[in-house]
Amino acid sequence: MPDTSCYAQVTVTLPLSGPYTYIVPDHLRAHAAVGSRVLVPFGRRTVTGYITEFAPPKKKMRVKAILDTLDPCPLFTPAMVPLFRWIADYYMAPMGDVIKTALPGGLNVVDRQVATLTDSGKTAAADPACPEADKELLALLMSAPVPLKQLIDADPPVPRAQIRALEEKGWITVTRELSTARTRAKMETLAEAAFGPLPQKGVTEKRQHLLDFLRVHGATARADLNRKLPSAKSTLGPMVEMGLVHLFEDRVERSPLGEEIVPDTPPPLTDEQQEVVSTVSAQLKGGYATFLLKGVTGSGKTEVYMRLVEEALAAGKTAVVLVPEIALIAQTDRRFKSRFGDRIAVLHSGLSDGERYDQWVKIAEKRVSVVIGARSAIFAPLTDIGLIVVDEEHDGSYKQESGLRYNARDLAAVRARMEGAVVLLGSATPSIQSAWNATTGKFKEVLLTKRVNKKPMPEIEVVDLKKYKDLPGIHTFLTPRLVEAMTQTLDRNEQVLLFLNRRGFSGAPICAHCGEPLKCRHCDVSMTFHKGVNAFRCHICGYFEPAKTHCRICNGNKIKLLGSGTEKVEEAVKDIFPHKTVARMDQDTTARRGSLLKILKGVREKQVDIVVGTQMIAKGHDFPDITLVGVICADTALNLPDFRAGERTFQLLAQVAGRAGRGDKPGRVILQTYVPDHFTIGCAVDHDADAFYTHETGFRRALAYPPFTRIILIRIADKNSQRSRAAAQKLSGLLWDRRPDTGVAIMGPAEAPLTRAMNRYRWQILLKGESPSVMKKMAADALEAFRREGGFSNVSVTIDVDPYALG
Ligand SMILES: Nc1ncnc2c1ncn2[C@@H]1O[C@H](COP(=O)(O)OP(=O)(O)OP(=O)(O)O)[C@@H](O)[C@H]1O
Ligand SMILES: [Zn+2]
Repeated sequence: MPDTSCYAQVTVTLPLSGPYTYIVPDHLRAHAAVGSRVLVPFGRRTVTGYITEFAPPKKKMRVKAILDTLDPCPLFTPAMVPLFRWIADYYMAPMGDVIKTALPGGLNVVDRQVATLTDSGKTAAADPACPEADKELLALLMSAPVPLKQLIDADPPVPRAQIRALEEKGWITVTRELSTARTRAKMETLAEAAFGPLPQKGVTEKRQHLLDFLRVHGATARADLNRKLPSAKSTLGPMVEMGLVHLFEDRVERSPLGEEIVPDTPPPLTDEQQEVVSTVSAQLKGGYATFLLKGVTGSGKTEVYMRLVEEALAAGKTAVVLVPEIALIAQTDRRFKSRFGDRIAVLHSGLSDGERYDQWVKIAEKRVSVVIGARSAIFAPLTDIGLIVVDEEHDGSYKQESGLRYNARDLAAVRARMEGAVVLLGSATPSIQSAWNATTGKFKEVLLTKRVNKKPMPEIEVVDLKKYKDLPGIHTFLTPRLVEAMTQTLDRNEQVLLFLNRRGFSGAPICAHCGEPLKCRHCDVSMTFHKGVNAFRCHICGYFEPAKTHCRICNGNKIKLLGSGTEKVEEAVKDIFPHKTVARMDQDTTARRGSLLKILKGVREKQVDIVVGTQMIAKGHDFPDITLVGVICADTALNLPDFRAGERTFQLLAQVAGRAGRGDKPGRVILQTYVPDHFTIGCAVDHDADAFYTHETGFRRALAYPPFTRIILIRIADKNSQRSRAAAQKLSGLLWDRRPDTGVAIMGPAEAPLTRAMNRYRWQILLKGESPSVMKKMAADALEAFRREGGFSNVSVTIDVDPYALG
């Protein structure tokens, strides 16, 4: 029988089908396993790939050998291969893309082409007869070789034909080299005290210090040693020579910033918590099931998660805890670390590539048994998963909105089913989808109906903003009612949270002369004025214009800053309460590493009196001294052209209201809105999630929207508006040809709500039906025909299965 282990099936991270067969050379046998990252020759190139299986080629063929393995251990488990296959099929994506999305960033080693100037090129550049265009290109290469991609992507681009022509003339050479961006384990030199008796001679006091230090702290990286014990710089060398200290190379871990952790003692559970823990933990031995934990804000869901994680660990299993926002990971991470110490790894976008890689390897090497992280942590390479918790399961950030558009909450159930684990979805405001799954019995429902502190839910007072719209300046958004409540709260030395889901200073700048909005040059949206950087910014593409700008329509130079964002609120609050400390928490103030932790710490330790923030602060946080929550404008998202606008608004309001009164003191909420009679606002004010659910499901059923149907959104985008429209119509026609007998509804093509983004004109087609597989087949067939059509080769078409946002 032939030895199959010498053939590996390798999926390369290029948008191709595959996998491809390679031979595992003898010297790599010990390192090659399913999940190993390897370097392979591919055509004329060298690329990264992953071993997904050991099997000989299907037919007789010449097979190349793997060049190298790249990591100390495999980066995913064999059990994850079927998960990747499921994702590739469900989201209609190449396997290579799936693996690339699943693994931490920065792992791809792909070679690239670089152009280098030759000696005759140098001579040519100095020749007056050399054509101007060629001279320019040669000048670019004068100081160093340049990647070809950089030349082709330049503005204006260098034509490929020109590059080829210069190569033929011998003025430049084009070669391949491995890209330098590669994340691997970090190696460092460590110092360690040697065993054996001390010689009497030559051991000065400083040298004795060094020995003592190393005996106490064990092996220490040289860089750390120099920092902690400055004299080591001079003593280390001689000590090594004397054989008293020896140096060796080893892997070191890059560990993320964190706070000092104080261990906690678990509190006795409330009766409700106990019941939930018992019900779910009984299932830990029974294999796959999904539970939906509906627990009002402040009911102690996190404590329930911790107990269940403990149960899973006690049963010899591992656990994953998904948290939506990176702002929340800091808090959850801290609470879990207090309980579980260093048995935890964290994964989120706030880590550097190196740190994330080290966390990943730590998980893969089974050195931790709990993983806390944002959506991509659903791909953590744990074995023996017993429990997957999805906190705030309704949250939109579980859906990845670029590249592979997966939903981590949905994948939690898929992975758990494959690996026999239990899923616990938790929320005070479950998604309509999950609540419906509980209604139909697909999920099991567990409840926490009361707050841990036994206090009632905070009282919500509605303020009608229409009544204040003619007040001067800041009082249109900081109404007298709100200011009064703030004063009372601050006088009692308690904290205030103000919520507005819009960052920047002004979100609606308009020309004071002609009244036209100031829009982005590349996108069909208003610019936002940011006072902090004194400039206008586009929140879609990042385009930036200095404060001194002109109206594009009438060239007027006076721009009125209408519409308020968190920066404007912050400024107004500082004006009214000059002696209070105000912190702002939004994407702009938390971009710098460590700044988020600092703000949260300030609020927790009461150095901050008033915190102004976007949705970042609206959910999940537990600050016992916040007793007043002010919602600056409740209806910012209510009228978006999206069938989930009501659902999202209700969830956000209920969540932010839930931040008030979590400690011993009762909380209150002032909710400002232009539509006080809107049903969604009314449900939020009454804390009535059930009423909202009943109303919303009625509406969804009537209009045949999810959860009663499934949706696939096809997005078409192109730089040319005519071509974009024509492509959308063509594709739509191809879909209609395939529609008969499928029962699938085709809506559109229509211009996307955001008609232009990053200079691309956007169209969309919506498929609605009962069966995703029928719709996907239709879409795939139509797309294939569309690609064969010709004329649209550069038009971008993306398919979003179960879209979250329809924009
Ligand atoms: N059994 C208990 N005894 C005492 N305190 C508890 C208990 N369970 C939880 N707590 C505390 O109650 C507070 C609220 O709990 P937690 O933050 O877990 O609520 P939550 O349900 O997650 O709320 P939200 O949905 O608003 O995020 C926390 O400070 C937590 O430490
Ligand atoms: Zn833009």
